[in-house]
Amino acid sequence: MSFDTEAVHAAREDLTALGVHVPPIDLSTTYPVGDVETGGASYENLATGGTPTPGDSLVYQRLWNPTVARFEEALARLEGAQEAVAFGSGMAALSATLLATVAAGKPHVVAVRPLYGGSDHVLATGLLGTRVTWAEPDGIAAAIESDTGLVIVETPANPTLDLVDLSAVAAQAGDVPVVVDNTFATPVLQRPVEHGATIVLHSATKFLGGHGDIMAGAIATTSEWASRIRGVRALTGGVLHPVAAYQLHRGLQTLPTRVRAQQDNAQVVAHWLGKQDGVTRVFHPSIKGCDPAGLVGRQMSGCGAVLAFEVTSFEAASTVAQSCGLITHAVSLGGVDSLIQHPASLTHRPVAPEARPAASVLRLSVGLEDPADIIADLRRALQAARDVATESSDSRVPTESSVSSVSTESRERVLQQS
Ligand code: MET
Repeated sequence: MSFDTEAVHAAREDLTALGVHVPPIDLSTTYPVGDVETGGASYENLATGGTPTPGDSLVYQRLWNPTVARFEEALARLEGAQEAVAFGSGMAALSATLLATVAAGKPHVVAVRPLYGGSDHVLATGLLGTRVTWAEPDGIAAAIESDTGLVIVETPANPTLDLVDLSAVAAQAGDVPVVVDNTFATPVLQRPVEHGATIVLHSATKFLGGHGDIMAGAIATTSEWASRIRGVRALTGGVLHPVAAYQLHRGLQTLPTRVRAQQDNAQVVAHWLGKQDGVTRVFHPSIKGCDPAGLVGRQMSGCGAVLAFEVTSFEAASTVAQSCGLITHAVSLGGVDSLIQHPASLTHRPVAPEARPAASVLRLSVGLEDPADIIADLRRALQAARDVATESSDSRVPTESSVSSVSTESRERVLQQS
């Protein structure tokens, strides 16, 4: 069955037999256990990461929920993985994975930067008992130690869309499982399992949900890892709410269409940005030089809908972000509406200075709006940044009248546009 058909139908095959057209939402927090002995056996099975066998009570929502399980099954199929495990956020999904390797006595992690700032932060602090070695993609093998439990990469990476060759990473990692954050690409554009990854991580808040109204995370992986990670989830409680799982499962139906349409828009915007005064660099796999290893077409079927761009200074970047109107100035990405944010101040604020994105870089998640409208908004914002730059260079010239007139005019323009 094709990917697009799976997206619409996966984990819905039993609905007609149930006499319904959309999945039921099971909101039970607890489940009748029948007799004490079988209830206890069900508890034992689920609390240690098992899946319910026929006749099992589901015991408690923290251990298992059928609505969540439906979304998990659908996502696993789209990722080409054996199973998936869903969480209340992407960070909860990453945390459970890290705790699972710590619990297995392998707390050392080799990670390639850039990663999402929150992922970088949790690794850098060692908060969950891991120890990290940062490596370049070709230095992974050399960084592996006897207690290395995971190799972690993100491709395309947040925020500058750096691409990592997953087959090369898997070859370097050898027996060590590779975790790939696939949030930016989604399984529509990239299925890391096909390139040697063992664990695929998602912030499902982004493209999978797609509408900015669900906070969620997910892991797609082997049955063995899924069981270990479910065991951690059962114990630590980072579960996904069943209503959010329902919304995510629905979101998967339009995921291929949304991602491809947003990607088309992103390509138009990326190429337009590349020609603008005051934009010194554009980061998007469709831009010359951004895919040196030729991974688009080999590892990814497209370039994705997130891009980043560099302007002339921090002041210019902050003016652009604050001057956008149609495009919301906010973190997050992957929704149907465009968002812009300044990674060094927000998503990547906790990253060590040497690895933090430059202060002149902005990240833009391109939505489903008409690209002409997105471009018009960016054009106004870039003009506002140029006006501010002119104003501050003019303010160094001591001609009182010219300074005050330029400054008032441009300030008014910025205010009108914000
Ligand atoms: N992962 C989100 C992003 O990259 C989260 C934001 S920072 C709190 O935008």
